[in-house]
Amino acid sequence: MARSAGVRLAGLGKAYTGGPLFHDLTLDVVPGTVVALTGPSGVGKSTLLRIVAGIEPAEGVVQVGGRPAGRAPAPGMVFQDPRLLPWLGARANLMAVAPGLDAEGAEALLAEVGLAGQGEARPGALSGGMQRRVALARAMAARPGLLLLDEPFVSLDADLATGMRALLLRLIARDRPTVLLVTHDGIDAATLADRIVRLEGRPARIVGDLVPDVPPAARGAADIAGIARRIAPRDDG
Ligand SMILES: Nc1ncnc2c1ncn2[C@@H]1O[C@H](COP(=O)(O)OP(=O)(O)OP(=O)(O)O)[C@@H](O)[C@H]1O
Repeated sequence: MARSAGVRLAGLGKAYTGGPLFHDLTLDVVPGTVVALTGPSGVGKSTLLRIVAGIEPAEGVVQVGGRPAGRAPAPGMVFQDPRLLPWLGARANLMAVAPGLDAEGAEALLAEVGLAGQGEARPGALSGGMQRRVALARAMAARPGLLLLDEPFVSLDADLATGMRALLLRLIARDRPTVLLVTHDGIDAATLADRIVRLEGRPARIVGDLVPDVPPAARGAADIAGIARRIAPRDDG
């Protein structure tokens, strides 16, 4: 298992046509903590994850585990779209990113995301929700020091999303990766995150930064509902 990798962004700058998305943004993520990134559509949350992954160039300091992003060990990633290799079965998709993982280990991980016995199934034969679960299992397969999750539960029904949050909490407790979680869902953030950061504006600024008193593993339903209320943007009613 990789050591938890902290994330350091300092003086971050990024511009597309239409003006700067980020200008002189600073964010430090303590190793082994889960930080939820929230904010309106288009504020730059997904772009920020790609920058941290080292697959999107940006100005300023972008470090993962003290090394420039892109030269750090590959993070585990779940994008909004599952991006599985269509010619490989679910099990082989996991093994392709985790050289140390054998077939038995891959099947065990698939079983953890509720896909026991689906190891041979290719992505095209799986529903969208099942593909997202394979993508989550794949992100955990190499037991990375950093997990980047972009709306990982967005297409799942409510029961499945609840199950997946519980699973993710267990996996995080076991491996202690640093996690950056982009989500529109207050319940995702309130269930999983040690810290909830809200971005707004263009260029994006940090307008909210909450560290709830109760850690995720100890939160009950009332704590989660209370945190979700506190982080709900006022204009959402
Ligand atoms: N490759 C690109 N080229 C040009 N503009 C881009 C590119 N990628 C993103 N953008 C723009 O950057 C802005 C931020 O996009 P991004 O997807 O990071 O936002 P987001 O906060 O993740 O939104 P959502 O919550 O809707 O996914 C948007 O205005 C988007 O159109």
